[in-house]
Amino acid sequence: MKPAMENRAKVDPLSVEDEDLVQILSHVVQEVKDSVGRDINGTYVLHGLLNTPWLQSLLKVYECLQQYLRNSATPYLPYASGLTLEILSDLRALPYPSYEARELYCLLMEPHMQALLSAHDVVGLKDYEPVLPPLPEDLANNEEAMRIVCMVKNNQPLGATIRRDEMTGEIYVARVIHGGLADRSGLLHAGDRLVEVNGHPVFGLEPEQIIKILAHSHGTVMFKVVPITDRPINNKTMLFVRAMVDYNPHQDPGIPCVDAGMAFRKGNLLEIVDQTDALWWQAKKLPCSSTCAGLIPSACMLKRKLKEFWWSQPHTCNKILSTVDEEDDMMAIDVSIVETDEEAFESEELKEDESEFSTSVDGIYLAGFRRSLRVCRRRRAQGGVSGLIRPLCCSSSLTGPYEEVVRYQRHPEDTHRLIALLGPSGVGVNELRRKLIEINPRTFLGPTPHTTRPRKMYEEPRREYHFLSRDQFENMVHNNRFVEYGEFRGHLYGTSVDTVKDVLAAGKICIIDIDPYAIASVRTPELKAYIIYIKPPPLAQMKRTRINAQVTNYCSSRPFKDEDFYEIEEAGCRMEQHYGQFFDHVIVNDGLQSSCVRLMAAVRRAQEEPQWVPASWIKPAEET
Ligand SMILES: Nc1ncnc2c1ncn2[C@@H]1O[C@H](COP(=O)(O)OP(=O)(O)OP(=O)(O)O)[C@@H](O)[C@H]1O
Repeated sequence: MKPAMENRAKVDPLSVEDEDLVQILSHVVQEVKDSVGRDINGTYVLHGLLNTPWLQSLLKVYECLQQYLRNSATPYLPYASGLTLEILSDLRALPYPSYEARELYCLLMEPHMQALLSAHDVVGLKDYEPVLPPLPEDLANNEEAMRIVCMVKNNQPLGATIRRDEMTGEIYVARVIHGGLADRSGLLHAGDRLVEVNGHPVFGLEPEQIIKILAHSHGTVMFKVVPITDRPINNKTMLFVRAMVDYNPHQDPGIPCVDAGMAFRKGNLLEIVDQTDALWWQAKKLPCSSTCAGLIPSACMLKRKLKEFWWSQPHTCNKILSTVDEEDDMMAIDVSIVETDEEAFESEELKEDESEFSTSVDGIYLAGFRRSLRVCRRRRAQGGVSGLIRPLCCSSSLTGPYEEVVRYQRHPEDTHRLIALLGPSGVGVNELRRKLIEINPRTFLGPTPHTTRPRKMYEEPRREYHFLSRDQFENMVHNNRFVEYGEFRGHLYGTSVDTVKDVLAAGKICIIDIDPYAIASVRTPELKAYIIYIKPPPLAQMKRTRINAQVTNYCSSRPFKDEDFYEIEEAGCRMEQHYGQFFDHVIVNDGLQSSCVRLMAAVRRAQEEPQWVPASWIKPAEET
């Protein structure tokens, strides 16, 4: 340690500020390191301490501040305005002023120039603090520290709410809205006791009376407050959530201040900026256009409201909050049509034309477009299936009223995100999926489905279907190995998680179409599905664009009828209403070509650009 002591002795303590502290520290670290080698007690600890990044950063900050103090700008003249006045009077005294003298005179007489020089003097003399009168000497010991807050009212609200303590009659600032006028002033805080507003004592007044005083005051508003001593700290920052329900403060009698409330729709992304109140959070809607936050119920409060609402209603949720628990008639189709077509389908199925289904592009077979799989889906939606069918799951049971989300950017070496298309039957989900795969079969692929139906002569195992026994299929069902499955006419059909993973593992973008009930199976950390909703265009446009299109009705094709369009529109509305919160992207399927182009662009963005995903997909396993 001796050399270090010597080094330290050489440093003049008065000039430490001017020395390069980091340099000194590195000398000390070197000395301590040498001492560690010589095993001197305590040097390990000291060595560790001196090497800590925070100490190094602190010293760097210190040095920067010193440098700033040394190099900070100083005024060239302390009294530029005074000098200007002298010059002006000299110029005025000139009997025959030259052109330059006249120009200088005009320049210095300019109000802007005078204001600039005066500002220069104020800054130069650091003369911007108000001169406070001396404190009276006879202050009582128990005198409360008051703060006088002046705010200039513009068109914005003040951004603070007040409450009355019913026991004492005192008025308190209940809440300061994040980003509002009061918050930006930094002078008013929740818990501050209000003593006067514009000179009116407020003790014992009703909050409404105080609001009236505020409403009638123009320009500057002056508050006299006793500041809160222990301010609660909002330590939970950077929380982003996706709303899973709709909320309207104007229809919520429980909100403390309707005007401060913020309405949101399911699927909206919210940044929670303040969670100090366990019941009412403050949030901003993303993308954010306003600086001011709004009041929303906290997660536990909203859960409670949902429960209360659920019990108070005969299972309709469209007033204050709409939930998604009612979905039993989703995608229902006309039972009579199904029953009449069923027999026909039985015989037609046997006549399935190989060419219709054995589509292949570039030698790659396009699996998963078989009619029986899709028909089985319609049957399931209609509720006419039996046996193993997984019950439709309620989307609100998948998550709470808010789902925490984070920004996720897929690493180029990671497998692609699964692309799941969703839309009302007949809107063109299959057509778009087929087109995408046909255009670029080396990039996009669908998984080969599984079935328990017997293989037909022209079919090859693992090409049209993976053929399984019923036992094998049921075993997979019980092990949750299916993204979705269903039963039709005694045969089971399904898409397994493993076939999807196989496509992804082969480096391709797996593109599937799903029913709403399969949303939970694909929104998983391993598949990270990006859900694209294929939305029907407005009726007139739908009719116009489908003039030459055929609707596939189980065993036959026919032109679209008006009823088909109404059905698609209605089913689409219900799907959006119930599942809109899960849509990552929406494509209106108007023109086929343009929809396809937009779909391709959306898929590219999903793979290459940062997206909001559930935080549970990204957090380490132990945290989820
Ligand atoms: N944008 C479009 N313009 C014109 N015709 C379209 C468009 N999109 C789809 N179609 C046609 O509409 C019909 C139904 O499309 P598709 O079979 O893809 O519907 P779907 O949503 O997959 O429904 P399902 O699952 O019941 O078959 C097809 O004949 C298809 O060619």
